[in-house]
Formats: sequence, C-alpha cells, structure tokens
Amino acid sequence: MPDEEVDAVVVGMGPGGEDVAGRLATAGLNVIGVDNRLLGGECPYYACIPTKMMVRGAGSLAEARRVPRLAGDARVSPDWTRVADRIRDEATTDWDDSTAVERFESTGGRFLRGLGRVTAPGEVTVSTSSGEQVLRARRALVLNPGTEPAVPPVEGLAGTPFWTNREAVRARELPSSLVVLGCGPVGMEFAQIFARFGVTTTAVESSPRLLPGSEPEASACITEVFTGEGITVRTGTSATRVHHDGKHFTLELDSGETLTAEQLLVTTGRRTDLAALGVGNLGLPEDGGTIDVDGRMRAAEGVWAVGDVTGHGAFTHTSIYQARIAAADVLGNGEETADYRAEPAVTFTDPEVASVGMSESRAREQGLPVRTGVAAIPSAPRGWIHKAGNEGLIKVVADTERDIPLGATVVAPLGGEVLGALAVAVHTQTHLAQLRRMILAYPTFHRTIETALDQLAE
Ligand SMILES: Cc1cc2nc3c(=O)[nH]c(=O)nc-3n(C[C@H](O)[C@H](O)[C@H](O)COP(=O)(O)OP(=O)(O)OC[C@H]3O[C@@H](n4cnc5c(N)ncnc54)[C@H](O)[C@@H]3O)c2cc1C
Ligand SMILES: NC(=O)c1ccc[n+]([C@@H]2O[C@H](COP(=O)([O-])OP(=O)(O)OC[C@H]3O[C@@H](n4cnc5c(N)ncnc54)[C@H](O)[C@@H]3O)[C@@H](O)[C@H]2O)c1
Repeated sequence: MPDEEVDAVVVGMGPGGEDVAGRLATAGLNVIGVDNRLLGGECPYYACIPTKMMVRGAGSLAEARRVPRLAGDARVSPDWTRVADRIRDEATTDWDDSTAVERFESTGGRFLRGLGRVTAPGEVTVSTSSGEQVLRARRALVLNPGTEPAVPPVEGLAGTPFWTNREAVRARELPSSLVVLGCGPVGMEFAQIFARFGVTTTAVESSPRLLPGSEPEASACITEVFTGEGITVRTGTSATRVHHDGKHFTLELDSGETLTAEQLLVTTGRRTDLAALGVGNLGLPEDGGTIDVDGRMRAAEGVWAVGDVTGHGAFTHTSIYQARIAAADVLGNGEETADYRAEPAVTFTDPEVASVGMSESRAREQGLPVRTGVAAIPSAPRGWIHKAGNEGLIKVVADTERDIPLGATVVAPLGGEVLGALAVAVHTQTHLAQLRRMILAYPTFHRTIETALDQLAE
C-alpha cells in the first residue's frame, strides 16, 4: 500500500523536473517533487550559474590585462575571494535551496527531500531522513535524475582528494597548480578560469583535440588561445596512474610524461545510474546511460523523462524545453513534439565557442550535399578594431541542394550572442539566398556571417 497517492511524482528536481512539477502544480494537479540533493539540480548550485560567475571574474581580469595593448596601463591582482563570495552569497545562498523550495511550493506542489527509486509502475519509494515513503503516481511519473561527474577507473585515483565540478565551484582558495583531466566544455571552462586567476594549469584530453565535440576549426582556435595564455595543453593522452602524497598529485600519462600539480580536476564526462533509479521496474533498460523518449518525452505508459538523461544534449535550455513539452502532454494539451535540429550549445571560454545544428562531419556522415563557409574574425572590421582578444571564426555548414544552413559555429567574443542570428536561420531553414539579402549592422561581430555566406556562394 502506498503511503500517499498523488496525480504526479517527479523524481529529480533539476531545471527540467522543477519546471514540469511547477507547471503541473500550477495547472491544479496534486504533485510531489522528490530530490535527494538541492531543488534546482546541478545548474544553479554546481554548474551553469556558479561557473558563469567564475567566467565573468576571469574575463574581467583578461580584459584588464588587455589594457596595455589598447588604452594605457593597468595592474591586475586577482583575488579569488570575490568570486568565491559571490558564488556562496549570490548564486547559491551557501548551497541552501529554501527559496527554491518556497517558490515551488507556492505553485501548490510539495517537495520531498530523499532518494527516489521506482519500485513498480507508477510507484516510487523514497528514502528520507525519517525513513521510507512509498508514493503512487496516478497520472504521471516524471524522471529527471540528471547526471553525476563520471570518474575514470585510473589506477590510484579513487580515494585521492581530487576535485570534480562540485568541489571546484566550492573552492575558497585556489591551488598554485592544477591538472584538468578531460577537456570537454566543463574542463575547458574551468581550465581557462583558473589559469586566469594565476593557477599554473595543464589541460589533458584523451582525444586528439581539445573540445572534441566542436568543429576542428574551433578546437584549433581555442587551443591557440589556451597556449597563448600559458595553459599547457596535452592531447591524445590520458592518465594511467595517479598518486597523491598528501600535498601534490602525480599523474603518469600514457605518453610517458609525468605531471605534478597541487590539485587535480576530473572533468571526463557525466554518468547516470539507471539501475539505482529502478527503471527496470518500468520495463526500461538499465544498462545504458540514457532513457529513450519519444517527441513528447514519453518513456513508457504514464512515464515521462526530461533532461540530460534523455541523451539529447546536456544543457539547461534543453531540459527546460523538454519540460514544457512533457508538461503539456501530461495535461493533455500538447501539440508540440521535440525538434532538436537547431539545438544551441555554448562553451563559455573566451572566445566563446558556440554552435547550432549539424557539424560538417555530421552532415557528411548523413550523406547530405554539404558546403562550408568559414570567415575569420580577426580580419573582419570588428575583429580588427577589437584587436586584443579578437581570436575566432564563423563557420556555416550548408545543404547545397536545399540552399539552407544545416548548422553553424561561432568562435568569438560573445560568440553565444552572435550565434543567435544563425540559430534562427537554422531553426527556420531560411534560404541562404534570403540570408544574403539581409542588412547586417556595420561593424558588428555578427556581420562576419555575411563573409561566411559569401564563401558559400563562391
Ligand atoms: C560545470 C558545468 C557547467 C555547466 N554549464 C552549463 C551552461 O552554461 N549552460 C547549460 O545549458 N548547461 C550547462 N551545464 C549542463 C547543465 O548543468 C545540465 O544540463 C542541467 O543541470 C540540466 O540537467 P537536468 O535537468 O537533467 O538535471 P540536473 O541538473 O542534473 O538535476 C537532477 C537532480 O535530480 C536529483 N536526483 C537524481 N537521482 C535522484 C533520485 N533517484 N531521487 C531523487 N533525486 C534524484 C539530483 O540530485 C539532482 O538534484 C553544465 C554542467 C556542468 C557540470
Ligand atoms: N556551457 C554549456 O552549455 C555547458 C558547459 C559545461 C557542460 N555542458 C554539458 O555538460 C555535459 C558534460 O560536459 P563534460 O565536459 O563534463 O563532458 P564531455 O563528455 O563533453 O567531455 C569530457 C571530455 O573528457 C575526455 N576524457 C574522457 N575520459 C578521459 C580520460 N580518462 N583522460 C582524459 N580525457 C578524458 C573526453 O574525450 C571528453 O572530451 C556536456 O554534454 C556538455 O555539453 C554544457
């Protein structure tokens, strides 16, 4: 017998879970949201928001260091305390979710802190500090468990005091030296942040290039920037053994090199434990890392899943987008089905690496008639004016038969903002001929889109 029967149970209250639960409660459903950690999930407490505060601090230092090339003299003394205080006081309220809980409960929903496990279709058993509670969802079970940092099975690593993103955003003091293991978006953002605060940083990536999920031109550009800023880059290699002597980490790489640093940050990807979540009790596979959903986020009869666990890009904007679709479907008024053709992604390095839609290699793999146009930012009017910190490019991937953009990458100062125009074009499948007829303001960064489009026409 369940302890409580409600209309909907949401397990995992990350950005997507919180959004679905709030929408359902606002619509008048009786909803319980379950999370064993903080309501809001990874993004506000350990990911997007605190890291972007770090990026802002690091960016202001970098801009000040550009003053001698542009405007006179400036001396910069980095002080991590300002960033650490901002994260503690403004971003996370010392990792306290009371305000988020109040906000959710003001919609009429109820929050239960505990670890949820699906124990039968429509049934969730929650382990709380005061014992187990069995919940029954009459109408909807929504799963939004998100991800945890994945730690590779490197000999000697377990048990050492290495950081993941969760420790890194809580750092009150910085180490003098750091190895960042894994250079996807998470590792790249942290590596540049800490290096700009004076930490001697080495970035290690097992793939042949940094940010391997991006276009090769973007990887090449950002590698040059990192190297120029004094970050030591090691690609195509990984750690085979880690040792911590109480003060320093030593990493043996499979290239034969040995690295030593005061701290090690492991950013080698994310994992989800579907067996622990009990999805097998819904008839769903537990061995993969993702839950398959249809266009309305349905995973099984009466079950919806949203967020990183669906494997459609691990971004807050995607999780919230899916949440809107799932909530509408639960409420029976959903017309919309998910469309990821123009899903944007921004890695907040400086320059930002922003992309939307298909990469060139993905388009070619699909056998599409592809042509690309690439335009350099430094030689474009705004890039030339900008001078210090002007590294970047705009790449457009086009379908030559349909004359539409399939995807685009922008590496530029505020590249994520520049991407907006191209994201609209990819989303709406605007013809390239139509885009070429646009007037783009002079001298903006986004005007470089015109040069990339001209290349496509040549
Ligand atoms: C360092 C870093 C920086 C990032 N920066 C950005 C960025 O700038 N922009 C962006 O769009 N994305 C960014 N991301 C990705 C972003 O954080 C995630 O995509 C986002 O949090 C959405 O995740 P989600 O909704 O799937 O759930 P999550 O945020 O992962 O939350 C899931 C919640 O479910 C809880 N939970 C899990 N299992 C259970 C269970 N069995 N019972 C109860 N509760 C459970 C977890 O404790 C957690 O609170 C970043 C990620 C990292 C790591
Ligand atoms: N700004 C954003 O929107 C943003 C920021 C951060 C993360 N995210 C999302 O969060 C998700 C997770 O990002 P992430 O960077 O943690 O994971 P990721 O999987 O994208 O990158 C991990 C990197 O580590 C490398 N790696 C794996 N094992 C290794 C090893 N043993 N040694 C060396 N390198 C190793 C991989 O080749 C990969 O490049 C991504 O989907 C990302 O898009 C988004």
